[in-house]
Amino acid sequence: MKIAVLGSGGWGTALSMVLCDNGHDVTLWSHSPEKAAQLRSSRCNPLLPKVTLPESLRYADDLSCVRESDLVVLATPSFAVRATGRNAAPHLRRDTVLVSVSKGIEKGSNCRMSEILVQETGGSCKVVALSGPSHAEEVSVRMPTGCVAAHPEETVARKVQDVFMNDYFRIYTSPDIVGVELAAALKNVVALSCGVITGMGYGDNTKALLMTRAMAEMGRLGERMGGSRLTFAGLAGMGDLIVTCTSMHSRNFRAGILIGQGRTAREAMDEVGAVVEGYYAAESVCQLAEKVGVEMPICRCAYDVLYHGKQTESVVRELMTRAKKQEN
Ligand SMILES: NC(=O)c1ccc[n+]([C@@H]2O[C@H](COP(=O)([O-])OP(=O)(O)OC[C@H]3O[C@@H](n4cnc5c(N)ncnc54)[C@H](O)[C@@H]3O)[C@@H](O)[C@H]2O)c1
Ligand SMILES: O=P(O)(O)OC[C@H](O)CO
Repeated sequence: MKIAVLGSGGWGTALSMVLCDNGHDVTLWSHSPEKAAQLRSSRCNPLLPKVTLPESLRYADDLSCVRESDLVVLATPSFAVRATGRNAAPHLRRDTVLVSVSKGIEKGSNCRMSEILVQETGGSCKVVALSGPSHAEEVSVRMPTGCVAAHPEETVARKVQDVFMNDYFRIYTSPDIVGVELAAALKNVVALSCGVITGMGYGDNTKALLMTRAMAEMGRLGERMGGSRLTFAGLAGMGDLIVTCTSMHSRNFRAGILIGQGRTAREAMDEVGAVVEGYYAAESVCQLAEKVGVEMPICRCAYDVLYHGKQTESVVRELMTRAKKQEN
């Protein structure tokens, strides 16, 4: 199959390697000519220093590279998905399947990534969400990993399953694209929060409390917006929550630790030096929660810390002294 991967950060690069392993004809697009030239000449992405890029991988800096592609993977940070989709759209075939792997919610519109791509392609292409617990650093060295390909039409989700799946990258299908995409965006806000309490010096009890109660609020919002609670218990939900809240590979978790140690959100993101999606998602999540009338105290507190510089100690006290309630 002819495949274009748009976005040459850690994740776009790791997925290009999976697709090359699976025998596809893959082109990796970078948004700057310098980046494409660097990848082509060095066959190394500094974000994944342990791996050499496959000989068969091609590089591009022009979005006309999607022409004639059977499948196009959108792997830019979420803030760049609309512009990338819009600029690629005139070159796309109507039967090209788009695969969104970016984990976020658009600032302002609060759209999910697949909604953006449907809008930008005028609804002509099917858009599948691929998500799950998958650090690029581990996928690129072929560590066993599992993800979910979500689309309401089973045949479309299965097509993506067939393209990506191999003996180290296991793909399940799901009809619940709303749940999968919301889980992907929400877990980043929780991972940031988990980093904050870790940076403050709290231990495993506090982390387990935060993750479990955050899971409850993620499921509440997801269900109210049309997703299934079961999705939140699966790879795209609980799976990704575990991997992001417990790993030093996670940029969200690392940024949170720095904030918990006293840095501002801006200082933490600059120090991490890669996209920290949870920061952007926190604002949208609070707006969505308010709009649909769902209580999300943990995400609200994360927003207050990130956007209003609220003291982390007072936020923890606020959460721990909320009114008594039944668990479920
Ligand atoms: N890294 C992972 O392990 C991983 C795994 C699953 C999903 N994701 C998701 O994939 C998306 C991309 O993450 P990443 O880790 O590859 O990012 P990254 O931080 O490694 O790299 C971001 C890339 O985006 C490029 N970029 C910056 N501005 C751009 C623009 N305006 N248009 C296009 N590209 C631009 C940068 O040059 C850089 O190469 C995110 O939404 C992330 O949540 C990442
Ligand atoms: O590094 P993070 O925090 O963006 O997380 C990467 C992936 O989403 C993990 O599945």
